[in-house]
Amino acid sequence: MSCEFLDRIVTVEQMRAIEGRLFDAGMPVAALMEKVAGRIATWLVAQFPLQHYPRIAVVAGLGHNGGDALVVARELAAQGYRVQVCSPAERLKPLTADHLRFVEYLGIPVVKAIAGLAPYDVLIDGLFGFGLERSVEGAMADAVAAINAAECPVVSIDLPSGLHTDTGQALGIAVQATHTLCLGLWKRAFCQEEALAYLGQPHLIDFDIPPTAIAAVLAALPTIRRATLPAIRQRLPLPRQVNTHKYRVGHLLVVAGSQPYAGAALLAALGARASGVGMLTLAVPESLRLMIVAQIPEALVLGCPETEAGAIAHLPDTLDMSRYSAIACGPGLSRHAGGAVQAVLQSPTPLLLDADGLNLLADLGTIETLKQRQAPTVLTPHRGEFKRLFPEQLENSEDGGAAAQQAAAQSGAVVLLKGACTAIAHPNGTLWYVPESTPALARGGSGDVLTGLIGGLLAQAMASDTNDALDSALDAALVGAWWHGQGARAAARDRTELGVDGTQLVQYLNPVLAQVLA
Ligand SMILES: NC(=O)C1=CN([C@@H]2O[C@H](COP(=O)(O)OP(=O)(O)OC[C@H]3O[C@@H](n4cnc5c(N)ncnc54)[C@H](O)[C@@H]3O)[C@@H](O)[C@H]2O)[C@@H](O)CC1
Ligand SMILES: [K+]
Repeated sequence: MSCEFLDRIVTVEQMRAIEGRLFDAGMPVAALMEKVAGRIATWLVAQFPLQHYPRIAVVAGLGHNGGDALVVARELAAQGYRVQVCSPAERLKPLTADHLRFVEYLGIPVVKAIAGLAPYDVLIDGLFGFGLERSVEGAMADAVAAINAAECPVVSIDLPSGLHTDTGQALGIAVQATHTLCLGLWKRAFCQEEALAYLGQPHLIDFDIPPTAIAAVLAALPTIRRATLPAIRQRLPLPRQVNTHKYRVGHLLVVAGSQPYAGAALLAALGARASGVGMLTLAVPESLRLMIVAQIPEALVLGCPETEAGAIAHLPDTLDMSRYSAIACGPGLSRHAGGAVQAVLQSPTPLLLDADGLNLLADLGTIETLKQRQAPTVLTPHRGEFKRLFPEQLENSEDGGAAAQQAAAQSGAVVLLKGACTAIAHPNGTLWYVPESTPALARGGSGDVLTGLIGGLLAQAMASDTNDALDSALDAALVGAWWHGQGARAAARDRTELGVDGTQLVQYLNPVLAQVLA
């Protein structure tokens, strides 16, 4: 398949519509099942070689997910694996029933309950796919519970059985897979936070869906995509023009810090430094100025008048904000720096607001006025900050992506909702997910690094770009979130999930990018 659609995310309704087009155009259902199951079997043989994993158990349900599983069982048996099948369901769909009959004809053992299986090295879960429509109960729930008690790798076909394809919620009970092989196109469940504990490592099994079929179903809808390396590569400020100079690769102003939260300003500055931005200026309370200069010698550091609590009372009168390519405002400001936030909101400069910048924005109650800004605004809340800014959006659903889309439409800003699967929405409805993250980031300071990193990318994009400014702002947020996640994963690999504090994270940002791009 042409790569352009491989990162699209679809609902069950859209997947059925796409599949329906293939069938209408003449692709036999049984032939498609053969093709898909052949790709699954190839993946399994590569991942679980015969000499190390000779015994395979396959659990097959009544629908076409079960049909896929039975074709996989047949193919693995043909390659020499010792395969056995568990078929706990009644009233199989005709194609699935035919495959079960043929598997029995081949002499592959078939049992009704998982307890009846002989020992196995890998378990394949083909109980339910995207056809699941109600809560899993009775014998099916028992089968799921037995799968979850298995002490070997569990590979789910299409989805962990029991997960709803769109919401990612477990309907009653769901398989906790070690690997999930998503078929054809990413389903929405793969980007829902609730589903992450069930999915294990997700992999896409491409089965050459014609791009025309996908385009016909998705063309009129807002684009929803998963961040993948090819998309990120196109959006990185690399390679630089050979004859560029520091004023052409962005000048970022970071407005951050207060006496109680001095480190937040430093971490944001370190994140900005890693972004490669050409020039970096920091506006901090006067009492933090020398500390920042000592740590970031290349930055220009402006000391601001302070409140009694050590917050920025107001920005220096001489500060001309229109000189900067972008402003990143918020980390460590405390709740006493409302004047600074008001000033950056009124500036004509592209702006990222985070942390206390968002809390102060919520205090000001001016979400709607963001639409009047001349330049793009990027908001980077975590769930708590998001709920303060957009109290209605997360009320009825836990779907972070949909909430971010609504918030972006309401505010006219790019909204990046941080989480285990960060969602980034453009006011026009375009939505990206960054699913590669790590719980190592659940730690104070991670967000400050992200603010600086995205701020630096935003400044570079604004200094160089001829694209639409709001599109470029979304790209900066996307690249920053992806890069931050990759850095944290690399740090966690070397140092465990407990060893990724903000300063460590910063150390990994540039090396990981070099590694991933190589
Ligand atoms: N996406 C595609 O284009 C393709 C899909 N295929 C497979 O087909 C699957 C979808 O097949 P189906 O539509 O047959 O659906 P499933 O195989 O997911 O099974 C759903 C069946 O179980 C019943 N059911 C739903 N919820 C139940 C519950 N809680 N308890 C008991 N029964 C329940 C439904 O009535 C339906 O018959 C995909 O997940 C995938 O594995 C592949 O074979 C071919 C290509
Ligand atoms: K499944």
